[in-house]
Amino acid sequence: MKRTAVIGAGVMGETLLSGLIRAGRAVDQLVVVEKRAERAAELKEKYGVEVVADVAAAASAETVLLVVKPQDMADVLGDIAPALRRGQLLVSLAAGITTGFIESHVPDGVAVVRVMPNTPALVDEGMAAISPGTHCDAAHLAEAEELMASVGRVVHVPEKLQDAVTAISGSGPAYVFFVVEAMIEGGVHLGLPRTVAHELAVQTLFGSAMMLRETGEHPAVLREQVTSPGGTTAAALRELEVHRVRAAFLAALEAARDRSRELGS
Ligand SMILES: NC(=O)C1=CN([C@@H]2O[C@H](COP(=O)(O)OP(=O)(O)OC[C@H]3O[C@@H](n4cnc5c(N)ncnc54)[C@H](O)[C@@H]3O)[C@@H](O)[C@H]2O)C=CC1
Ligand SMILES: O=C(O)[C@@H]1CCC=N1
Repeated sequence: MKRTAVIGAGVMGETLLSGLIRAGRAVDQLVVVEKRAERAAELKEKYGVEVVADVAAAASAETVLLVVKPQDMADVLGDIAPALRRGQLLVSLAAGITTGFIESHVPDGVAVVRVMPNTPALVDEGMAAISPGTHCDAAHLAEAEELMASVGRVVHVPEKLQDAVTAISGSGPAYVFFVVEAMIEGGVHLGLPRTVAHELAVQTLFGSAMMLRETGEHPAVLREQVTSPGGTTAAALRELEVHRVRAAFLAALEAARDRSRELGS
């Protein structure tokens, strides 16, 4: 079986690592590179996986997942590049970083795939968008797809759309958690015990997400089904429009898209 390295075991790196192990990858076929010693020890203890501090130690793996912050990418590529060889696969999960940037830092012929994942991968409900670089063949792309499919769904997009993907599904879980947090606060404001408000909000989100996915209906149709003429929902939605929540989402996604572009430049 192919050996896979994960460079950077923070939030996203651990999410992916745990998913690969859940999906049946043998621990002895995985190697993790993590520079924080206490984090390295924690992961070794939790997963029984080999964790090293030296980036170059990952270079012998057939597939190398780059899960460091965009700001650390140039340093990591500088450390690993001398030990890489043609035909190896680098899969970058970093916001903003282009395949062209990575290709310019590694030997010619190293294959690169850019992926934008999200944290629901932790419960195998992730959403990942993948785009091939210049030296990437069908087998490389299939390998990257298989990796991400082990923790959720995968779509293929042209790389120029990855900053927009980052704005909707990469950062998206944070917007959803923010909305749920606001609903819980709203419930507490109306006098509900916090634990009850929490359960009501979370189950409402879960049920609504299931309806969206399982019915395949447009969200506007499902929203109309809840909105009785002259009723409570219409009164609430009017306030959301008055407070320009829709416009706020458009502005928020544009800001995330622009920040993704900045991180890559
Ligand atoms: N957190 C999220 O929801 C998502 C994150 N991403 C991307 O994933 C990447 C990682 O993000 P997070 O996990 O949130 O960040 P994080 O800060 O939690 O993890 C980064 C890890 O990389 C390690 N690291 C940094 N330089 C290193 C080096 N030279 N050698 C070994 N380890 C090194 C750090 O110690 C840290 O543990 C970023 O590029 C981000 O854009 C993409 C989609 C979603
Ligand atoms: O906030 C960030 O930059 C990363 C990328 C997408 C989600 N988290």
